[in-house]
Amino acid sequence: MTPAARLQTAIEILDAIAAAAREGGAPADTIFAGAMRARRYAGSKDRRAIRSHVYDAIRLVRSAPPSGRAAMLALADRDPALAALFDGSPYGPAPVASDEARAETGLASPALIDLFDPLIGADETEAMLARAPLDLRTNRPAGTRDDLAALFPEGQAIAGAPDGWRLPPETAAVQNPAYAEGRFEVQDAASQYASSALDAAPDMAIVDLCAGGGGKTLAIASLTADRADILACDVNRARLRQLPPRAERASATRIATRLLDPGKEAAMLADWQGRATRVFIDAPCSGSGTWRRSPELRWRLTPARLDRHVADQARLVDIGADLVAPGGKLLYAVCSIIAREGRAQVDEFLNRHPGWTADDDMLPAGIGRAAGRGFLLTPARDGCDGFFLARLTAPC
Ligand SMILES: C[S@@+](CC[C@H](N)C(=O)[O-])C[C@H]1O[C@@H](n2cnc3c(N)ncnc32)[C@H](O)[C@@H]1O
Repeated sequence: MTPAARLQTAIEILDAIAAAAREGGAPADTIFAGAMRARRYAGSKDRRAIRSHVYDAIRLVRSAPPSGRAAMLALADRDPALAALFDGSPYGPAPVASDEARAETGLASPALIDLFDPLIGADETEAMLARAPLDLRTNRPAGTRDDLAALFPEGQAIAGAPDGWRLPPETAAVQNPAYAEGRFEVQDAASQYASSALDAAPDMAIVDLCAGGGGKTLAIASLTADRADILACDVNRARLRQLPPRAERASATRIATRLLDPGKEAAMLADWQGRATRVFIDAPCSGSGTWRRSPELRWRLTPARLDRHVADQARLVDIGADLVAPGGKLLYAVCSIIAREGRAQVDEFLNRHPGWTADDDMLPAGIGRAAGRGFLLTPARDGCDGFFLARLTAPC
């Protein structure tokens, strides 16, 4: 493909990604993979170049653009070599008209930035779109962090995460045989902090209410040396199905899974009411703390979708609270930096549940900032994904 044809292909893929973002369709990676399958004539160099145009444009443009071309023109304004490819050559983009619209650039719309936790300063926004490192977590039963240091000497320890080892972005760590042997997992430091903050220990009875594919469930199993019973739940069958093979690889033997029906979660967990020593709720959210990995998430966030997340979170935290044994703890986590999903959610929970208290000693020294009655982690301050965490203790 010519450089201009690659650029035109990137524009067409961006059209599809923007439409999917508006309509709640497939994620960008899925659309990109499908578009490449449909263009079998594209070689690996073409694919790399197209991918880089697409993701550079997504990072630059702050919300779903009116067209892929408007997004690419915004990128071309900053890159004369790219601008020169709008030359009207066969299969390439048409020349730029004098009055052509550009997509708006920046981190997010001012209305969305207004929703961030008030702790977040303007100096923190750049890191929210910078490339994320690749963080690994030692699987305790199968190894130590020293093993990771020997396997990947180019890495470094992660502050406050005793099992964490940080590598440069895009390191092909999972191709190392030690991954298939279950000696480590790929897991961002924020998820490691969240799992440790649950304060789980051997012999506890633990419910992971929104376990997904089990990233944090496995971290909790590792922290308890596989000596606690963990019930991993989710409403998404495809995600939950990933957990048993992952648990087997990690030699985690005490994780059971339970697929829940939306709206019937409490009834389907009736046997756990008031029995769990720990409940972990990694709630569905805007994902606004993970824009550095999935920048197109900010193209997807609408006021209506945010309202739905906030309502789901409140419902899930109430369902989770009913599972907690007297004196037990509930860890509420969202990979979000939006105050309504974080500190406000916890304030409202504590108003609805007299007798519950928020813990203030849940993170390692130097990690996170107190945000209301929970803690905020951000890429700029903590070097990890943006997260809000709160640990709540039930009355005895
Ligand atoms: C942030 S993800 C969890 C990620 C997971 N904990 C991990 O570490 O990989 C949120 C999960 O909540 C699940 N979810 C959404 N609504 C739910 C509900 N009503 N009950 C249980 N899980 C739900 C989603 O399917 C999704 O897997």
